[in-house]
Amino acid sequence: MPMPQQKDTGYQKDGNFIRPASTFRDFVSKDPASQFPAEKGRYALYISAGCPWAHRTLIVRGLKHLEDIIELHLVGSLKLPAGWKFDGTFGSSTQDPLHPGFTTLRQLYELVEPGYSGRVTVPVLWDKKSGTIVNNESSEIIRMFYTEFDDLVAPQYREANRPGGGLFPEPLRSQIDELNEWVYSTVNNGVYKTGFARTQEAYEENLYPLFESLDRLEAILASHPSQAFLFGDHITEADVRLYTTLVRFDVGYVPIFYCNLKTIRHDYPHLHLWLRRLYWDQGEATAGGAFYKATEPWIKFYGEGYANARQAVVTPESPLIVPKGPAVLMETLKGDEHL
Ligand SMILES: N[C@@H](CCC(=O)N[C@@H](CS)C(=O)NCC(=O)O)C(=O)O
Repeated sequence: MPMPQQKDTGYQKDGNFIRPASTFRDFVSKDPASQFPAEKGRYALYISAGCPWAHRTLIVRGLKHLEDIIELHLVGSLKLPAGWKFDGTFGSSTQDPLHPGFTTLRQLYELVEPGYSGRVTVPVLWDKKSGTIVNNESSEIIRMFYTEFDDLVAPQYREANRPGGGLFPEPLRSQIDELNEWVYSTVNNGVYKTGFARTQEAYEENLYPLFESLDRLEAILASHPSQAFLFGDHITEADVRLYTTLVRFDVGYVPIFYCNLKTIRHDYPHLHLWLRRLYWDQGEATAGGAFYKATEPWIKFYGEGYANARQAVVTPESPLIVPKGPAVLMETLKGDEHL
């Protein structure tokens, strides 16, 4: 069947969603002689609270007690082609607090690179002193946050002194990297590849591997039920990276991205418990509720964000995508349930 004419959003090939690589890849360092040395008040984090990649950085900023060290600025809604706006929505101000008069994040990117032609994405780690973007890749920003600001926080919050050796402990690094790789491709980005697919084939090619990976993650947690987290008794990077996708799953990806074979709350008891523990915990392990504080004010808006995003990508000209779920079309009567 010939593909109907579809508007190119710069993200697709043959109906498949392709996420472009991030552009700014410098690092903050604890070395005072480096280009971007860790200093209190020098760096600002720009995020959208709805974005799962940015959400990682907000959680780790909380887990590492960096609230007084790295300031936070929220953008509002994503309106294409202008991109992220400071428009007073979702907790944002009506202009960039650091650059009065700027009403879009694109203006910040263009300040650094006039005529910037790449994607304008969140999160952004901004250096106020040299007036530039240090990094806009969440997986790298969170790794800087683990260690590079440690000389500025209380000794008990430093990675070396954290129970379990911190968020990315040396002995677990290769295992965490290995898990991150398949979780990124089939789960974190897998939900986008499923939801932004513009052909039925691309949708199904990503839907099934997504649920195979959720089954695999469920089995990991089921294999050590007395340990709360993916790598045992302590929260690691792997938990943070999975959390931001799973907390959006039932409210956004199931109904809007058609990731609807199963739900977390109904079909994955171990993942559901893991998710609720992270969300509700207010104790030391979560620095007094870092997951809750970074999620609760915005969870009610996730649906709206994804509905807008999908409509911009899967346009009315796109072929019809037929959702495949739920996996079980009618559940049987259980136990003493009867007419
Ligand atoms: N690889 C990046 C991805 C960031 C990303 O794609 N952010 C989305 C929001 S969830 C964005 O800003 N999209 C705007 C656009 O592409 O125009 C990261 O992990 O930091």
